[in-house]
Amino acid sequence: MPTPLFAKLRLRGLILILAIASVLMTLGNSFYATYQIQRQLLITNTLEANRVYASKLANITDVFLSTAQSQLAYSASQLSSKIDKPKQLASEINRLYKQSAMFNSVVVIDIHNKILEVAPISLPVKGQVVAHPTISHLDELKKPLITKPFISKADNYLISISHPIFDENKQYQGHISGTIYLEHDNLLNTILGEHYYNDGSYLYVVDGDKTLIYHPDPQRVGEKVFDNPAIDAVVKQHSDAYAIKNSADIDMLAGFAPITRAGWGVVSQRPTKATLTELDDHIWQVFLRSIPLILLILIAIWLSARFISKPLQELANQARVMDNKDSQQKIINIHSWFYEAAQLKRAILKGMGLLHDKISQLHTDSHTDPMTALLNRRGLQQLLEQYESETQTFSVIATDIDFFKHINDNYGHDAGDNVLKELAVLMQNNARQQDAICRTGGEEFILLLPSTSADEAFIIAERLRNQVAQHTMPDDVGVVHISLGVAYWPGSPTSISQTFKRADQALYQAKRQGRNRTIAAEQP
Ligand SMILES: Nc1nc2c(ncn2[C@@H]2O[C@H](COP(=O)(O)OP(=O)(O)OP(=O)(O)O)[C@@H](O)[C@H]2O)c(=O)[nH]1
Repeated sequence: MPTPLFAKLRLRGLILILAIASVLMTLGNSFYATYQIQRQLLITNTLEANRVYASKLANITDVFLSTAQSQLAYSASQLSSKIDKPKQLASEINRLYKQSAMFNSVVVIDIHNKILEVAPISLPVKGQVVAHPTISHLDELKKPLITKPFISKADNYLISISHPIFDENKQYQGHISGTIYLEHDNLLNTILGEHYYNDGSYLYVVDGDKTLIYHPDPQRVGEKVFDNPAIDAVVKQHSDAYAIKNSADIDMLAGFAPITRAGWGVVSQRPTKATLTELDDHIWQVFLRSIPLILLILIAIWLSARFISKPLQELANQARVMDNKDSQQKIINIHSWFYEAAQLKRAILKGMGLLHDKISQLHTDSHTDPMTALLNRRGLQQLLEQYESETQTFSVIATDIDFFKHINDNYGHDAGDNVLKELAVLMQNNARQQDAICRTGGEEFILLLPSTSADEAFIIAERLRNQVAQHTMPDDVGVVHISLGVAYWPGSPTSISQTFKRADQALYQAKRQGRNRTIAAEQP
């Protein structure tokens, strides 16, 4: 019958598979859990860092705007009642333009929206009337104002920070306005742009209409951004941090904070991938560093699997070749150090013992006469083969009960059996340890006397005959006699069968000569 596939699996292999699978699964699980926890932590920290950073930039920008407004307010106070004095106007706005370095240009505009003075002077807008595109009512200019982005007469995309100018009677005379060109270098751009990193992190500023007024990519300044949850929230003046997708569909971790003074918002963001790349490297480093320990664990598992499976494997190997002569000793020598192996070993040895007993019982039965417990013909044959192979000389005494038929006839078959048993006992008592006694037929017996000459055998035969003649048989049978024929086997060249024939002939001679006697066969 073919062995099932699974039956070929060894315990050691199974233990190894189980243990290695457990170790790998545990390790995999640990790495996965660590990765997930670290990932979440990193994302949370990055979001918070971006929010704090956006908040800081928003504050700085707020301070910048506040300072710009203060500077304009100061200039406006200096120009009170001097709106019609061009020299003083020009002097003050030049001072402001150069000293503050906050603005790309500074202008003074009267109540008719006419530009009275401009700094730098190179700007060709003096005397022009400007209709302010982001102002719905001129009254808005009567108070400090930060405009929405717009394109100026000189074709610059800018925001304007203005402050009204009043005369001594608090009459509105016009306003002073500092502009910040959104697509040019200026102090605001420097403040925001200095924080541009190489790992893909960047920040941008939107106004209240979700229009980009600062972006590291100048091309995008002026672009209106839709469907961005961070921008949606920051224009509502919220400060928070979200994981979002940017306009290029890249996952970003964005923190944002409002610039309340202007209604703008700062968004600082870092690509999620850039954040997690560090973690991937980190986990990979942890894995590489744990390889030696993992290898040690695997070696330990392999040795343990060997150690645990060894007794069972050895028992299985021996059980497979149990017909081997040394099997029993080899099984005894197996070190069964744990309970199951010890019990298995005990059971195998017990089974082997029982088997040996049974086999030896069968061997004995097949070589023994059941009634007398003497050797039968097969037993005799085996012994003779041994003597022949060892060239063991011996004498043979062929024995037969005289007139045994009469005993059966007169006392019954059972009494006859008892006579046979009694005679077997007499023969055993009369024999030496090395002698063999066989019952070869009904009332026929053979005695084999190793290393015994014909003369000695004759004496032994006679002694037996006399003992039998003096013995009283049971069941009222009384005295019986036996006749005996003796022959000697001197080893080769005479055959054993010839020797037996001569012993038989001597026995028949004894019968013919009147029974109850011993005849020694002539030596050939
Ligand atoms: N009780 C009993 N009788 C047996 C057994 N085997 C053989 N016999 C009997 O032994 C008798 C042998 O008789 P014979 O061969 O004529 O020999 P004998 O009567 O002993 O005569 P001689 O050998 O010439 O002296 C027979 O009657 C067999 O039936 C046995 O196991 N038990």
